[in-house]
Amino acid sequence: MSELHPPQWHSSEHRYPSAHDASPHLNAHDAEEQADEVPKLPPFYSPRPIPVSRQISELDLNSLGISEHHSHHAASPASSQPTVGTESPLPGLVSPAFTPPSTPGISTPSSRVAPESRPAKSVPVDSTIDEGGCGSKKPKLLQKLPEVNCVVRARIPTTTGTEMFLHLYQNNEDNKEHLAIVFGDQIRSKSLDAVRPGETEMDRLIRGAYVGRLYPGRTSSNVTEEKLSSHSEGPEKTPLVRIHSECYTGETVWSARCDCGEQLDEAARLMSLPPSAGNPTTGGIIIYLRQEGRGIGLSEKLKAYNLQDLGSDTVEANLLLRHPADARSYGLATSMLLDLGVKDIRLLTNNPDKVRAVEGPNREIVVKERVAMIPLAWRKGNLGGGIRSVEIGGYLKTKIEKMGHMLQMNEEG
Ligand SMILES: Nc1nc2c(ncn2[C@@H]2O[C@H](COP(=O)(O)OP(=O)(O)OP(=O)(O)O)[C@@H](O)[C@H]2O)c(=O)[nH]1
Repeated sequence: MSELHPPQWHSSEHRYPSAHDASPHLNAHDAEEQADEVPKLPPFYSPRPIPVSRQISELDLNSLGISEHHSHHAASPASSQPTVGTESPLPGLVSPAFTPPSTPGISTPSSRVAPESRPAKSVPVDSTIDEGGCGSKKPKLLQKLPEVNCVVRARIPTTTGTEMFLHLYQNNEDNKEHLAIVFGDQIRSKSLDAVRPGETEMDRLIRGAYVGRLYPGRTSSNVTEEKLSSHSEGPEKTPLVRIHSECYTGETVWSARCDCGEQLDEAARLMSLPPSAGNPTTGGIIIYLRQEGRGIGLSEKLKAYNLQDLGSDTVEANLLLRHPADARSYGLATSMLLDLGVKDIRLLTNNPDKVRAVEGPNREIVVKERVAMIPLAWRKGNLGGGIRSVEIGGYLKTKIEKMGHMLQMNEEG
């Protein structure tokens, strides 16, 4: 077997230059300039703050149709970075060895969102009529819902102090591990709780099929027939649900091309709120589907990004790559919600296709209300920060104009 040699990245050819490397013949000013130059990085090196070739200017925002009112927090022409939030520049991207507190994907709700109980806008929905609040497009649905099986569940204490239960599902349609992120302890999976032939109590505890909490020395999963039947009725109230499609770029590598990371955080924040007058239910479910890049996968999505930099919008880029504008389906989400004992839901989305699609071929699920997802940067007083960049402006504009998303460019939350 051939031995693998680590790349010689400490050699002078690859080493990341620092200000200390400045030639002794350079004066301090030259040395500083040299340090500011964009270094030639070895391919595996963690990204450093990158100069953005396109600056956000009033002109750019106007051309995207974003009003001056919305653009007053945008980066000044002098700034070379898109901004996160109102005043602060995008935090420098640093080595994964140091995970910044605001890393998308690991942060849940309030690390990127102000902790105040911002109410969610919600409107009644009736998909059986054209004027029911979810457009008139009827997505093609498969007549038979996929089979799903929750194979394991675990309690996750989050960085905000909220707890959630992560449910991992298998299914008979693809080999991906789709997830249900469940806030609150009222919602249980029927397939997880079902007793498996030959399993021991310890097996049940290990796969998360227990009631209450685990503690050192616990030996019983304590799921009686009686408890199972009461669980199968599901939660009493209409839970808040988000159906979220995977976005590695927006949730993990700090992309300001889309607001996916922000939406995931905001959904978790809303599901962590205590009950109040404006918030009738506590808890909720995020169905996290592995449909990266609207179903085209990460490699094709990255090609689409390059086409976008060449001038296409997000829909055109997909079509140029011979993919549909949106290649996703939601049958798995319907099956997972049914497994979690849910029938009526309040759905967090602006996407009309999602409303009808998640209801299933025979309205197995009913969306009673739609809760709008208004970008944080568009919210009144901009309390929660939010992402701003030319790219995200274009991304949202295309969703509204070409994909029928129920959001207005000047809408305020
Ligand atoms: N092909 C492609 N996919 C993208 C691009 N930007 C983001 N995405 C994907 O778009 C999807 C976003 O999905 P969701 O967060 O479920 O949101 P949505 O369907 O747009 O609608 P909402 O529920 O209103 O947020 C994710 O799968 C992302 O990976 C892009 O430029 N091109």
